[in-house]
Amino acid sequence: MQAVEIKKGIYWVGVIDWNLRNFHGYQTGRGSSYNAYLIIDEKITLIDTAKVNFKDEIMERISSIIDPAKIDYIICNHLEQDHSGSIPTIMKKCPNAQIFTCMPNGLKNIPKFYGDLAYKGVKAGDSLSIGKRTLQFIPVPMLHWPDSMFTYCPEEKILFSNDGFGQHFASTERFDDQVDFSTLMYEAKKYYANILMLYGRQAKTALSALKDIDVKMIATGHGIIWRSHISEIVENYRKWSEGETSDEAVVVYDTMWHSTEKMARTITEAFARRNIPAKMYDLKENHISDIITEILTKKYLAVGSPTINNTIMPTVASFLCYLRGLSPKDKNRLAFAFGSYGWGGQSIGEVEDELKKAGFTIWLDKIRIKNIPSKEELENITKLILEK
Ligand SMILES: Cc1cc2nc3c(=O)[nH]c(=O)nc-3n(C[C@H](O)[C@H](O)[C@H](O)COP(=O)(O)O)c2cc1C
Repeated sequence: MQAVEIKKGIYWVGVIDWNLRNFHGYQTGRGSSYNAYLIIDEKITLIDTAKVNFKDEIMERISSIIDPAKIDYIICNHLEQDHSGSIPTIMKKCPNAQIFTCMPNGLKNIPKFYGDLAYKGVKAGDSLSIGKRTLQFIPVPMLHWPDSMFTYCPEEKILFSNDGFGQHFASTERFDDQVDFSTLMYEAKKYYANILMLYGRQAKTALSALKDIDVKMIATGHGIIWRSHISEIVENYRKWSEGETSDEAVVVYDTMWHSTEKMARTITEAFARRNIPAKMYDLKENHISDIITEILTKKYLAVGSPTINNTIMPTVASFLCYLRGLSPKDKNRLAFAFGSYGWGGQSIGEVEDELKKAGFTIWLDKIRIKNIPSKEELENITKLILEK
């Protein structure tokens, strides 16, 4: 396991998690990486670490450059265990190293993770000289936990961004100009949608902090390092954090006997007839983390559930729970509920209530059809959408 030099004297010493397919419910079809960076200067500095189950791999990569006992400083940009989990293993080799974490939340919480070690809190505007280079700390609270921060090296113009601008993307290549661009940007979008969509305000604040610094490389905590497409990823973060949507629709549903599915097809076709491109997703066949990625940039959402046992289908309930958590609560997003039922038909109203709780504006009153939809009932749905 070798380190990869990303700039003279600065090495990627991270871990590639080829087989990761589920990251707390987010389906990670392309695996991931936990990126750590070693800076060789008067003070040898490690920026972030890796999940504890990969502690041997990170130690090997560090050892390919220096004896880990020589590490002076460890910067913990984020406490979550995928970035900090190998701290105890590394600290056993370099017990005198100092760990830097964001104030107040990193400093307050890190002992609960790793016990009594040499921690030092840093805040906005603080900087640390490591020899020829300086590290400046930029707190970015809630991007993605209260302790999250960026670390910027002005001499190298590198931003160590941790979760910001990251992607779950396993690759032996380290840079954005070495991998397929559209795949990379899709994974960056999927990451933003599934991890950061609810923190648009905080993402905007983080972007404004970057306006005053010159960044030539964004060394992320997951996936690929940005060096050739920095303006594109920063522009997309601006759009995503401001909730920019296109006039497109996402139709999400589950069905037991295809009645709700017939409604979903009719709705999808009706959108298309209104020149609103639409995509339809059966929750049995599609993962909620892929659907949420579509929803991030689309203005319209229709959600359908038949009634089962006086309520919503569990797949739809799970999707709505995920949506409510991640939703940026942006009133410009438009939604409606639909579904088939046999007698009570409670599910459709419940879906509508959940869409309201997720912050959507109800665009059409809920559409309820008893049993199998007739031709006339389906035509009425089309009319409703075309005439709205
Ligand atoms: C297991 C089961 C439970 C159901 N429970 C209810 C119910 O509590 N209330 C109701 O209105 N309809 C209930 N129904 C009827 C369905 O909602 C109805 O058949 C509907 O048309 C199914 O739509 P679908 O074809 O999209 O699955 C139930 C159906 C099944 C199979």
